[in-house]
Amino acid sequence: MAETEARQKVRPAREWFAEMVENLGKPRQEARSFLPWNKTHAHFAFRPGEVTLWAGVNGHGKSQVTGLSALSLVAQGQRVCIASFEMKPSRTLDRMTRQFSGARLPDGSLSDPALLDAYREVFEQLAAYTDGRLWLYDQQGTVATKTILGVMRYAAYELRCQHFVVDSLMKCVRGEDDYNGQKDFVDELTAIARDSGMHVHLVHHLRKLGSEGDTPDKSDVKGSGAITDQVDNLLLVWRNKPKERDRQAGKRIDDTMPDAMLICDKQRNGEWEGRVALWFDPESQQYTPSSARAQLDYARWPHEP
Ligand SMILES: Nc1ncnc2c1ncn2[C@@H]1O[C@H](COP(=O)(O)OP(=O)(O)OP(=O)(O)O)[C@@H](O)[C@H]1O
Repeated sequence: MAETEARQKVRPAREWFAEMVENLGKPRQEARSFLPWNKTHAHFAFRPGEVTLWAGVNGHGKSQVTGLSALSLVAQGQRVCIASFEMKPSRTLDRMTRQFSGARLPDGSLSDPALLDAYREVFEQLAAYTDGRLWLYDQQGTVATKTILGVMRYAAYELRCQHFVVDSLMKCVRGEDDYNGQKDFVDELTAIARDSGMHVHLVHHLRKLGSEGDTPDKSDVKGSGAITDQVDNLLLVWRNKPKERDRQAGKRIDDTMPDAMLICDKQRNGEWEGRVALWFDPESQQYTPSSARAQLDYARWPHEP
Protein backbone atom coordinates (compact mmCIF):
# COMPACT_ATOMS: atom_id res chain seq x y z
CA MET A 1 0.00 0.00 0.00
CA ALA A 2 2.85 2.33 0.93
CA GLU A 3 4.41 1.73 -2.46
CA THR A 4 1.15 2.47 -4.32
CA GLU A 5 0.72 5.67 -2.31
CA ALA A 6 4.29 6.70 -3.11
CA ARG A 7 3.72 6.12 -6.83
CA GLN A 8 0.57 8.26 -6.71
CA LYS A 9 1.91 11.09 -4.63
CA VAL A 10 5.53 11.50 -5.78
CA ARG A 11 5.30 13.14 -9.18
CA PRO A 12 7.82 15.07 -11.30
CA ALA A 13 7.75 18.87 -11.04
CA ARG A 14 6.85 19.07 -14.76
CA GLU A 15 3.38 17.61 -14.05
CA TRP A 16 2.63 20.43 -11.62
CA PHE A 17 3.98 23.02 -14.06
CA ALA A 18 1.63 21.59 -16.70
CA GLU A 19 -1.29 22.11 -14.31
CA MET A 20 -0.10 25.64 -13.53
CA VAL A 21 0.16 26.52 -17.23
CA GLU A 22 -3.34 25.15 -17.77
CA ASN A 23 -4.73 27.32 -14.97
CA LEU A 24 -2.98 30.50 -16.15
CA GLY A 25 -5.42 33.37 -16.55
CA LYS A 26 -8.39 31.34 -15.35
CA PRO A 27 -10.39 32.80 -12.47
CA ARG A 28 -9.33 31.33 -9.15
CA GLN A 29 -11.43 28.24 -8.41
CA GLU A 30 -10.87 28.40 -4.69
CA ALA A 31 -14.14 28.92 -2.84
CA ARG A 32 -12.94 31.45 -0.31
CA SER A 33 -15.15 33.02 2.34
CA PHE A 34 -14.60 36.15 4.34
CA LEU A 35 -14.73 37.98 7.64
CA PRO A 36 -17.82 40.18 8.19
CA TRP A 37 -16.10 43.46 7.23
CA ASN A 38 -15.58 44.51 3.60
CA LYS A 39 -12.33 46.28 4.46
CA THR A 40 -10.72 42.91 5.28
CA HIS A 41 -11.75 41.06 2.12
CA ALA A 42 -8.70 41.98 0.05
CA HIS A 43 -6.37 40.91 2.85
CA PHE A 44 -7.75 37.84 4.55
CA ALA A 45 -9.86 34.83 3.55
CA PHE A 46 -11.01 31.53 5.01
CA ARG A 47 -9.84 28.88 2.55
CA PRO A 48 -11.27 25.35 2.34
CA GLY A 49 -9.30 22.74 4.27
CA GLU A 50 -7.62 25.19 6.65
CA VAL A 51 -7.69 25.65 10.42
CA THR A 52 -8.04 29.14 11.94
CA LEU A 53 -7.20 29.70 15.59
CA TRP A 54 -9.18 32.51 17.26
CA ALA A 55 -7.50 33.48 20.51
CA GLY A 56 -8.19 36.09 23.13
CA VAL A 57 -7.94 36.84 26.84
CA ASN A 58 -11.02 35.82 28.89
CA GLY A 59 -13.91 38.20 28.31
CA HIS A 60 -12.26 39.96 25.34
CA GLY A 61 -15.04 38.94 22.96
CA LYS A 62 -13.88 35.70 21.30
CA SER A 63 -17.34 34.11 21.36
CA GLN A 64 -18.97 37.35 20.28
CA VAL A 65 -16.64 37.84 17.28
CA THR A 66 -16.78 34.20 16.21
CA GLY A 67 -20.60 34.31 16.51
CA LEU A 68 -20.71 37.38 14.26
CA SER A 69 -18.35 35.70 11.80
CA ALA A 70 -20.50 32.56 11.76
CA LEU A 71 -23.53 34.73 10.99
CA SER A 72 -21.70 36.44 8.15
CA LEU A 73 -20.56 33.06 6.78
CA VAL A 74 -24.20 31.95 6.76
CA ALA A 75 -24.99 35.22 4.98
CA GLN A 76 -22.32 34.31 2.41
CA GLY A 77 -24.23 31.07 1.71
CA GLN A 78 -21.83 28.85 3.67
CA ARG A 79 -22.94 25.83 5.70
CA VAL A 80 -21.76 26.24 9.29
CA CYS A 81 -21.79 24.05 12.42
CA ILE A 82 -21.04 25.47 15.88
CA ALA A 83 -19.91 23.37 18.84
CA SER A 84 -19.86 25.66 21.84
CA PHE A 85 -19.04 23.82 25.04
CA GLU A 86 -19.45 26.94 27.15
CA MET A 87 -22.92 28.04 26.00
CA LYS A 88 -26.19 26.28 25.33
CA PRO A 89 -27.38 26.51 21.71
CA SER A 90 -30.28 28.76 22.79
CA ARG A 91 -27.79 31.23 24.33
CA THR A 92 -25.60 31.18 21.22
CA LEU A 93 -28.67 31.80 19.06
CA ASP A 94 -29.93 34.51 21.40
CA ARG A 95 -26.64 36.43 20.93
CA MET A 96 -26.80 35.86 17.19
CA THR A 97 -30.40 37.06 17.03
CA ARG A 98 -29.33 40.29 18.67
CA GLN A 99 -26.49 40.73 16.19
CA PHE A 100 -28.85 39.86 13.32
CA SER A 101 -31.77 42.08 14.34
CA GLY A 102 -29.64 44.89 15.76
CA ALA A 103 -31.63 45.12 18.98
CA ARG A 104 -31.63 43.61 22.42
CA LEU A 105 -34.44 41.21 23.24
CA PRO A 106 -36.00 42.05 26.61
CA ASP A 107 -35.71 39.38 29.31
CA GLY A 108 -38.75 37.84 30.99
CA SER A 109 -42.34 37.96 29.85
CA LEU A 110 -43.43 40.51 27.32
CA SER A 111 -46.69 42.14 28.28
CA ASP A 112 -47.13 44.00 25.00
CA PRO A 113 -48.57 41.52 22.45
CA ALA A 114 -47.35 43.66 19.54
CA LEU A 115 -43.78 43.44 20.87
CA LEU A 116 -44.18 39.72 21.42
CA ASP A 117 -45.25 39.34 17.78
CA ALA A 118 -42.30 41.44 16.63
CA TYR A 119 -39.84 39.17 18.44
CA ARG A 120 -41.59 36.03 17.23
CA GLU A 121 -41.11 37.41 13.74
CA VAL A 122 -37.38 38.02 14.28
CA PHE A 123 -36.88 34.43 15.49
CA GLU A 124 -38.84 33.10 12.53
CA GLN A 125 -36.86 35.31 10.15
CA LEU A 126 -33.55 34.06 11.51
CA ALA A 127 -34.80 30.45 11.49
CA ALA A 128 -35.62 30.82 7.79
CA TYR A 129 -32.35 32.66 7.13
CA THR A 130 -30.27 29.88 8.71
CA ASP A 131 -32.29 26.98 7.29
CA GLY A 132 -29.98 24.43 5.69
CA ARG A 133 -26.98 26.58 6.60
CA LEU A 134 -26.55 26.51 10.39
CA TRP A 135 -26.26 23.60 12.83
CA LEU A 136 -25.39 23.56 16.53
CA TYR A 137 -23.92 20.70 18.54
CA ASP A 138 -25.73 20.48 21.88
CA GLN A 139 -23.02 19.54 24.38
CA GLN A 140 -21.79 21.60 27.32
CA GLY A 141 -18.77 21.01 29.51
CA THR A 142 -15.89 18.85 28.43
CA VAL A 143 -16.13 16.43 25.54
CA ALA A 144 -14.10 13.33 24.69
CA THR A 145 -11.64 14.07 21.90
CA LYS A 146 -12.90 11.09 19.87
CA THR A 147 -16.50 12.28 20.19
CA ILE A 148 -15.88 15.79 18.89
CA LEU A 149 -13.76 14.49 16.03
CA GLY A 150 -16.64 12.15 15.13
CA VAL A 151 -19.10 15.06 15.23
CA MET A 152 -16.82 17.03 12.92
CA ARG A 153 -16.62 14.20 10.41
CA TYR A 154 -20.42 13.90 10.51
CA ALA A 155 -20.74 17.66 9.89
CA ALA A 156 -18.25 17.53 7.01
CA TYR A 157 -19.41 14.40 5.20
CA GLU A 158 -23.12 14.06 6.07
CA LEU A 159 -24.20 17.67 6.50
CA ARG A 160 -21.62 18.95 3.98
CA CYS A 161 -20.66 21.82 6.29
CA GLN A 162 -17.97 24.15 5.00
CA HIS A 163 -17.16 25.62 8.42
CA PHE A 164 -16.97 24.11 11.88
CA VAL A 165 -16.49 26.25 15.02
CA VAL A 166 -15.01 24.56 18.13
CA ASP A 167 -15.41 26.78 21.22
CA SER A 168 -13.04 26.00 22.86
CA LEU A 169 -9.89 23.89 22.62
CA MET A 170 -9.52 23.49 26.39
CA LYS A 171 -12.87 21.65 26.56
CA CYS A 172 -11.56 19.03 24.12
CA VAL A 173 -8.29 18.09 25.82
CA ARG A 174 -7.32 16.94 29.31
CA GLY A 175 -5.93 20.20 30.60
CA GLU A 176 -3.75 23.26 30.22
CA ASP A 177 -0.58 21.26 30.84
CA ASP A 178 -1.54 18.40 28.51
CA TYR A 179 0.76 19.68 25.76
CA ASN A 180 0.85 16.39 23.87
CA GLY A 181 -2.96 16.15 23.99
CA GLN A 182 -3.24 19.70 22.57
CA LYS A 183 -0.71 18.96 19.84
CA ASP A 184 -2.46 15.70 18.87
CA PHE A 185 -5.91 17.29 18.90
CA VAL A 186 -4.87 20.19 16.64
CA ASP A 187 -3.08 17.67 14.41
CA GLU A 188 -6.37 15.73 14.08
CA LEU A 189 -8.23 18.95 13.27
CA THR A 190 -5.79 19.82 10.49
CA ALA A 191 -6.21 16.28 9.08
CA ILE A 192 -10.04 16.50 9.11
CA ALA A 193 -9.91 19.97 7.53
CA ARG A 194 -7.44 18.90 4.84
CA ASP A 195 -9.24 15.64 4.00
CA SER A 196 -12.76 17.04 3.97
CA GLY A 197 -12.14 20.59 2.75
CA MET A 198 -14.09 21.95 5.72
CA HIS A 199 -12.62 25.07 7.36
CA VAL A 200 -12.17 24.57 11.11
CA HIS A 201 -12.36 27.54 13.49
CA LEU A 202 -10.79 26.77 16.85
CA VAL A 203 -11.35 29.14 19.80
CA HIS A 204 -8.61 29.28 22.42
CA HIS A 205 -7.35 31.40 25.32
CA LEU A 206 -4.49 33.83 25.64
CA ARG A 207 -2.41 34.37 28.75
CA LYS A 208 -3.33 37.47 30.73
CA LEU A 209 -1.34 40.30 29.17
CA GLY A 210 1.20 42.29 31.21
CA SER A 211 -0.86 45.45 30.94
CA GLU A 212 -4.42 45.89 29.61
CA GLY A 213 -3.19 48.34 26.98
CA ASP A 214 -0.76 45.75 25.54
CA THR A 215 -1.89 44.09 22.36
CA PRO A 216 -1.21 40.35 22.07
CA ASP A 217 0.89 38.35 19.62
CA LYS A 218 1.33 34.64 18.93
CA SER A 219 3.66 34.17 21.90
CA ASP A 220 0.70 34.91 24.22
CA VAL A 221 -1.28 31.85 23.11
CA LYS A 222 -1.72 29.47 26.06
CA GLY A 223 -0.42 25.92 26.04
CA SER A 224 1.73 24.07 23.54
CA GLY A 225 3.65 26.05 20.91
CA ALA A 226 2.60 23.30 18.48
CA ILE A 227 -0.91 24.83 18.41
CA THR A 228 0.15 27.97 16.53
CA ASP A 229 2.72 26.03 14.49
CA GLN A 230 0.06 23.70 13.11
CA VAL A 231 -2.84 26.03 12.37
CA ASP A 232 -3.00 27.93 9.07
CA ASN A 233 -4.32 31.23 10.39
CA LEU A 234 -4.11 32.98 13.73
CA LEU A 235 -6.61 35.72 14.65
CA LEU A 236 -6.18 37.43 18.02
CA VAL A 237 -9.17 39.23 19.54
CA TRP A 238 -8.26 42.27 21.67
CA ARG A 239 -10.67 44.50 23.57
CA ASN A 240 -9.65 48.09 24.30
CA LYS A 241 -10.30 48.02 28.06
CA PRO A 242 -8.36 51.25 28.79
CA LYS A 243 -10.72 53.15 26.46
CA GLU A 244 -13.77 51.59 28.13
CA ARG A 245 -12.45 52.52 31.54
CA ASP A 246 -11.84 56.13 30.47
CA ARG A 247 -15.34 56.31 29.04
CA GLN A 248 -16.85 54.94 32.25
CA ALA A 249 -14.84 57.43 34.31
CA GLY A 250 -16.36 60.25 32.23
CA LYS A 251 -13.00 61.19 30.68
CA ARG A 252 -12.79 62.60 27.15
CA ILE A 253 -12.06 59.73 24.81
CA ASP A 254 -10.56 59.69 21.36
CA ASP A 255 -13.14 57.72 19.37
CA THR A 256 -10.77 57.35 16.42
CA MET A 257 -9.14 54.73 18.64
CA PRO A 258 -10.89 51.39 18.05
CA ASP A 259 -12.94 49.57 20.72
CA ALA A 260 -11.46 46.26 19.67
CA MET A 261 -8.91 44.85 17.31
CA LEU A 262 -8.62 41.66 15.33
CA ILE A 263 -4.94 40.95 14.86
CA CYS A 264 -3.92 38.52 12.14
CA ASP A 265 -0.56 37.14 13.29
CA LYS A 266 -0.37 34.28 10.80
CA GLN A 267 -1.90 33.54 7.39
CA ARG A 268 -0.15 30.58 5.79
CA ASN A 269 -1.69 30.91 2.33
CA GLY A 270 -2.08 34.67 2.19
CA GLU A 271 0.43 37.48 2.17
CA TRP A 272 -1.18 39.85 4.64
CA GLU A 273 -0.71 40.03 8.40
CA GLY A 274 -1.90 43.05 10.35
CA ARG A 275 -4.59 44.66 12.44
CA VAL A 276 -8.28 45.27 11.80
CA ALA A 277 -9.69 48.15 13.85
CA LEU A 278 -13.26 47.55 15.06
CA TRP A 279 -15.85 49.60 16.93
CA PHE A 280 -18.32 47.84 19.22
CA ASP A 281 -22.02 48.70 19.02
CA PRO A 282 -23.47 47.75 22.44
CA GLU A 283 -27.08 47.74 21.23
CA SER A 284 -26.58 45.09 18.56
CA GLN A 285 -23.37 43.62 20.07
CA GLN A 286 -21.92 43.89 16.58
CA TYR A 287 -18.33 44.79 15.80
CA THR A 288 -18.47 47.47 13.12
CA PRO A 289 -15.73 48.66 10.76
CA SER A 290 -15.69 52.37 11.70
CA SER A 291 -16.43 54.76 14.55
CA ALA A 292 -19.81 55.54 12.91
CA ARG A 293 -20.84 52.14 14.34
CA ALA A 294 -23.27 51.60 11.45
CA GLN A 295 -24.78 48.16 11.95
CA LEU A 296 -24.03 45.48 9.39
CA ASP A 297 -27.15 44.74 7.41
CA TYR A 298 -27.54 41.00 6.97
CA ALA A 299 -30.62 41.44 4.83
CA ARG A 300 -28.27 42.91 2.21
CA TRP A 301 -25.64 40.18 2.34
CA PRO A 302 -23.62 38.90 0.68
CA HIS A 303 -21.63 42.07 0.08
CA GLU A 304 -19.33 42.15 -2.87
CA PRO A 305 -15.92 41.00 -1.60
N1 LIG B 1 -15.02 45.60 22.64
C1 LIG B 1 -15.99 45.43 23.54
N2 LIG B 1 -16.50 46.49 24.20
C2 LIG B 1 -17.44 46.32 25.12
N3 LIG B 1 -17.96 45.13 25.49
C3 LIG B 1 -17.51 44.04 24.87
C4 LIG B 1 -16.50 44.12 23.87
N4 LIG B 1 -16.23 42.87 23.44
C5 LIG B 1 -17.03 42.05 24.16
N5 LIG B 1 -17.80 42.74 24.99
C6 LIG B 1 -18.76 42.16 25.96
O1 LIG B 1 -18.01 41.31 26.80
C7 LIG B 1 -18.73 40.11 27.07
C8 LIG B 1 -17.80 38.92 26.90
O2 LIG B 1 -17.65 38.57 25.55
P1 LIG B 1 -17.39 37.06 25.10
O3 LIG B 1 -18.22 36.11 25.87
O4 LIG B 1 -17.50 37.01 23.62
O5 LIG B 1 -15.86 36.91 25.52
P2 LIG B 1 -14.95 35.63 25.50
O6 LIG B 1 -13.59 36.12 25.15
O7 LIG B 1 -15.54 34.57 24.65
O8 LIG B 1 -14.99 35.22 27.01
P3 LIG B 1 -14.63 33.82 27.74
O9 LIG B 1 -13.19 33.58 27.47
O10 LIG B 1 -14.92 34.11 29.16
O11 LIG B 1 -15.53 32.80 27.11
C9 LIG B 1 -19.95 40.10 26.17
O12 LIG B 1 -21.08 40.25 26.99
C10 LIG B 1 -19.79 41.29 25.27
O13 LIG B 1 -21.00 42.00 25.20
